[in-house]
Amino acid sequence: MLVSFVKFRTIPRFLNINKIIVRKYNVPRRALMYVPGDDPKKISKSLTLDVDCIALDCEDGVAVNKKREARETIRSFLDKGKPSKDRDYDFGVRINAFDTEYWQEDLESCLTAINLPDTILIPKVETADTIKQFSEEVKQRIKSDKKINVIIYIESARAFLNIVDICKTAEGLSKTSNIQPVSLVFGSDDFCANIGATRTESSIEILYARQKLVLVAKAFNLQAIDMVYIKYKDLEGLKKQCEEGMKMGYTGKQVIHPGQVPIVQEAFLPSASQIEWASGLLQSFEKHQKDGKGAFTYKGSMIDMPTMRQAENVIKLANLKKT
Ligand SMILES: CC(=O)SCCNC(=O)CCNC(=O)[C@H](O)C(C)(C)COP(=O)(O)OP(=O)(O)OC[C@H]1O[C@@H](n2cnc3c(N)ncnc32)[C@H](O)[C@@H]1OP(=O)(O)O
Ligand SMILES: O=CC(=O)O
Ligand SMILES: [Mg+2]
Repeated sequence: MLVSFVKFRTIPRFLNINKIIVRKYNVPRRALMYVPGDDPKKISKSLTLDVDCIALDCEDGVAVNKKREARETIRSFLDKGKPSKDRDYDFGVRINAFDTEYWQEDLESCLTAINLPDTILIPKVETADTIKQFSEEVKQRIKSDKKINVIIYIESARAFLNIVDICKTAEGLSKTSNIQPVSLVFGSDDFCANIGATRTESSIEILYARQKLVLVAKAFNLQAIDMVYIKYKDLEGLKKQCEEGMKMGYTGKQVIHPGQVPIVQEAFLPSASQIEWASGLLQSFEKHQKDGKGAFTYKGSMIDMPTMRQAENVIKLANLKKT
């Protein structure tokens, strides 16, 4: 009820929102679900789920001796075409990393399919050169001006040192080539392996990197996709980690099992009380702007433009909820 009210409540026009910050969150990726590419049964199952984003995996979810099988299975699903569901979803392929012998064949296979994937996910990006190389490969194979979405994985110390350069390059190439960067993924498990950290309950070992990724993603208008929760049977723990990530500014989370999807997709929607807070704040903001007041008090807190923008983000997310 509250959500449908919000749906029709647009952001005040007089704020000229185009001149403020408009993030490209129109394709939600609250749950980014991995499906091992060599497992047609799991791929078929994923197509029956209400999930924002499917990532057919050629990389770490596939054994080394199954790389070819994964590539060929994914190709056959792409050739058949993306099945339609009740609502649109992202249908992507995670290729192997650029320091392996597999990525070129992975890319060739999906870019020459009868139907292109919506998105290519590139793991273990460490320098801007990978993005340049990727863009060249895409240019050689896609002759039209069709854009292919790109999700960039940041999962090593070196990648974090180069993260701004990587994003700047991707942003630049989005203006001159067929690639459209859409999200950054925090690859926490590879990151820990790379820096020699041990996972702890408090997650202290990944705190800095987890925060840095959000910061950079937002600076480049990209979605920020949080770490995977590998104890997939522990749904309480998953919920807690989702809430933590959302509070940090993450827009979605990697998932590995169908049972995780509803928890994650629900968690990355604002709660009823957040929606109520944001909706009331926007109404109050509009009134105070008309009265010429830039700052005012709402529910005991000082409100001005930055808080209004946070409220807008809440409402945009709330509108993703199916009514
Ligand atoms: C750090 C990273 O890079 S994470 C990404 C790499 N890792 C992955 O991709 C792992 C993906 N996940 C999986 O492979 C599996 O979920 C596993 C191995 C963890 C557990 O698999 P299972 O033992 O089959 O789990 P379970 O029996 O609970 O599965 C229940 C159902 O969901 C299906 N299922 C499980 N995981 C997936 C998945 N990722 N995608 C689609 N369907 C799935 C199963 O096939 C089964 O289907 P059915 O009921 O029709 O028979
Ligand atoms: O790819 C994901 C990770 O955590 O590593
Ligand atoms: Mg990884």
